[in-house]
Amino acid sequence: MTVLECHGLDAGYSRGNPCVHGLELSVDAGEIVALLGPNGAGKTTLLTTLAGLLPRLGGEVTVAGQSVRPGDARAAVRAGLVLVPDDRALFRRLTTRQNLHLATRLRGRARAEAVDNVLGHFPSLTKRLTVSAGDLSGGEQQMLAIARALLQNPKVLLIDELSMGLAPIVVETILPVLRQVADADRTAVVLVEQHVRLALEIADRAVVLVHGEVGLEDSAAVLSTDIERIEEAYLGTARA
Ligand SMILES: Nc1ncnc2c1ncn2[C@@H]1O[C@H](COP(=O)(O)OP(=O)(O)OP(=O)(O)O)[C@@H](O)[C@H]1O
Repeated sequence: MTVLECHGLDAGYSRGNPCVHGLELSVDAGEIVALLGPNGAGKTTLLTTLAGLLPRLGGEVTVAGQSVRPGDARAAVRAGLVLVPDDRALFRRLTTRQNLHLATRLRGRARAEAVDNVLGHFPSLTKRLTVSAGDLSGGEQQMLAIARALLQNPKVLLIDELSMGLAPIVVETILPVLRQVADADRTAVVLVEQHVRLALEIADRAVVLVHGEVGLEDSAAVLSTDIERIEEAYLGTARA
């Protein structure tokens, strides 16, 4: 079942010169799409626009068939589009627990259950609940950022540069959790990730954005046996 649909989406910083243009993208419930592409291709711009943090320059976005109001971050979250930004945007002086509590409107037992539920995906964070977010390791901070996003009940989790500042071994422990979340909760995931091979291991499909347009799109299983096709797409010499 399609959960996210972008139709003719234009995004960017000036109306006359959108850096993402006419994007057609649909993502199924439980599907992980690796959004790849060279620097400046428009990946961050696309995710930020989907999250309503940038005004949309054109086109339509629907989640579960409902049109999402452009340029309205609250409306995006209500619709189920939740962004984990590349800087993770944690409250660094607040503890892990406080960061999690701030992500939900629930209170009391319902909140405790929801927090326990997401911590089930990140057991190592349960020992770090009283530590300030700023004192967590980079990997723990990324786990907290994802856990916080999950508390907002995403239908579509948008993750920008998951591996930013992290050692590949840490990325290798976090990526399988996304697969778990997608499989268990049928959450769709759009993942921007520099480690192409690692991303393809857990993704269902890869979409390569080049100069704001889809330069290549195929199943992750197929592309992982032919990484050169991705490299060619980056260079703008893609084979069909
Ligand atoms: N705040 C901004 N104002 C104007 N132009 C911007 C702004 N942020 C990014 N751009 C431009 O928009 C285009 C797309 O950038 P974007 O950051 O979305 O690419 P990206 O694919 O995420 O690349 P990267 O991996 O380098 O972050 C680039 O040409 C970039 O220079």
